[in-house]
Amino acid sequence: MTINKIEFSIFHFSSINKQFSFVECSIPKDDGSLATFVGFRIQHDNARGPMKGGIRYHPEVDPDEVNALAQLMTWKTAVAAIPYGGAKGGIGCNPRELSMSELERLTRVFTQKIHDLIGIHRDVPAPDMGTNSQTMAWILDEYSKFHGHSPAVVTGKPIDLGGSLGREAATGLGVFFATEALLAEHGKSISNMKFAIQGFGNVGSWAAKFFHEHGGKVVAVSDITGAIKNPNGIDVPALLKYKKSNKSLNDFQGGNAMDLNDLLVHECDVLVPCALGGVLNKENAADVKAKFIIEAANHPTDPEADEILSKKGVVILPDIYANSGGVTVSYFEWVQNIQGFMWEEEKVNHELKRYMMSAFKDIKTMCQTHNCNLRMGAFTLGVNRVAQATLLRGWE
Ligand SMILES: NC(=O)C1=CN([C@@H]2O[C@H](COP(=O)(O)OP(=O)(O)OC[C@H]3O[C@@H](n4cnc5c(N)ncnc54)[C@H](OP(=O)(O)O)[C@@H]3O)[C@@H](O)[C@H]2O)C=CC1
Ligand SMILES: O=C(O)CCC(=O)C(=O)O
Repeated sequence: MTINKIEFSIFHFSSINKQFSFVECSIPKDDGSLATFVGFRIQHDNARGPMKGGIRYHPEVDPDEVNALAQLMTWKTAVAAIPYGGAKGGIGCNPRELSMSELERLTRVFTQKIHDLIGIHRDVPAPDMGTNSQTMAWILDEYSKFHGHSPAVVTGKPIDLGGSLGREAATGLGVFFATEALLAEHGKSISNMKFAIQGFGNVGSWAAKFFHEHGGKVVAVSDITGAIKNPNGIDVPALLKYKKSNKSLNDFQGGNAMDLNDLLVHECDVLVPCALGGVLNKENAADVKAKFIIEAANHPTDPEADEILSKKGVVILPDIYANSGGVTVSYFEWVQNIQGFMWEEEKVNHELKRYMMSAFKDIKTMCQTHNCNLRMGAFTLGVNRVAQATLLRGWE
């Protein structure tokens, strides 16, 4: 494939250890027309190590959102006790409307613009919404043209290019371990609990699979095309197969269709948002039926909803812990690439469980020490660890 090198502009501004980069990415579309997209990489903090965070392809990606997500990564890597800082990136585009070859050209042009900003010991991207292991393979290939073969420059790669066994499932598996730990604190288990899951992409589909395999009843699921419900529990393996071949949940026979927006207020014990940010807000928070919310998505609950839900007694497991399984296994992938020694999947999953349990214990200790909820406990833990590294470096 020929990649047309097209003129570009790049704009950076930075504070002490923070850098915002906006790049213009122009590509020829399959029909010969030219399309221009804006890409971002926002690096928030590197006190604890190289910056780390996903790259999102979504029409609503904007600098404020990417900045907020980059900050979340700083606290998340600290809560997970992995030696990274935080960053996030994205391109304002609708990946559903681009062909594979257009996505490849866009990813390669974006990489040409940011290759000097990322690096094995500087900033290590990974998949997020709208991107996947194929996107990482293109970034790796393009980056390697400038810097030589560098598998550790991205994580979430295909296994054949140095990806880690278990990374694909890791965020969903981490969500499962986190939910198990939280429910155990409340004298409950996954078995027979009713789950409603918003989003059936990487995170949502794996989380649903693990809940189902452990006896949980997945009573409602949605994707961007629609939502389905079944009070007796959806046959998750059948739904996974259906979604793979139809790219949509619509017309799945093992449940009844329902309005997309009703998923979040559907009757269930555990609500698991696995799609966009800000979906729980003052418009719907009072109507949420779940007793537990597991923030598998980043920032699904806005501050007003957080207050309403807390007053209702809903227990919220915060994103910077609940979805940290993905970045934790990304860390294992990076370690394997640097060591040049690949782990077995059993070891990856065993270590993931150990890290998730250890972080949960540390958050609970913070909650007890400061008499606060899980979100405040997790943020206090993360911010303290970053502050300590910042002080030790002599930056403050
Ligand atoms: N991937 C990872 O390792 C990690 C992801 N996260 C977070 O998890 C969330 C999901 O990411 P990921 O699974 O990777 O992304 P994917 O792109 O794989 O999946 C996103 C899912 O959300 C669905 N969706 C989009 N808009 C809506 C909507 N309005 N209503 C219902 N469903 C919707 C999509 O539908 P459709 O399938 O029809 O496109 C898709 O099923 C994001 O917030 C991300 O930041 C956090 C940590 C790590
Ligand atoms: O795996 C990673 O490095 C980053 C994952 C991510 O973007 C996230 O946790 O939000």
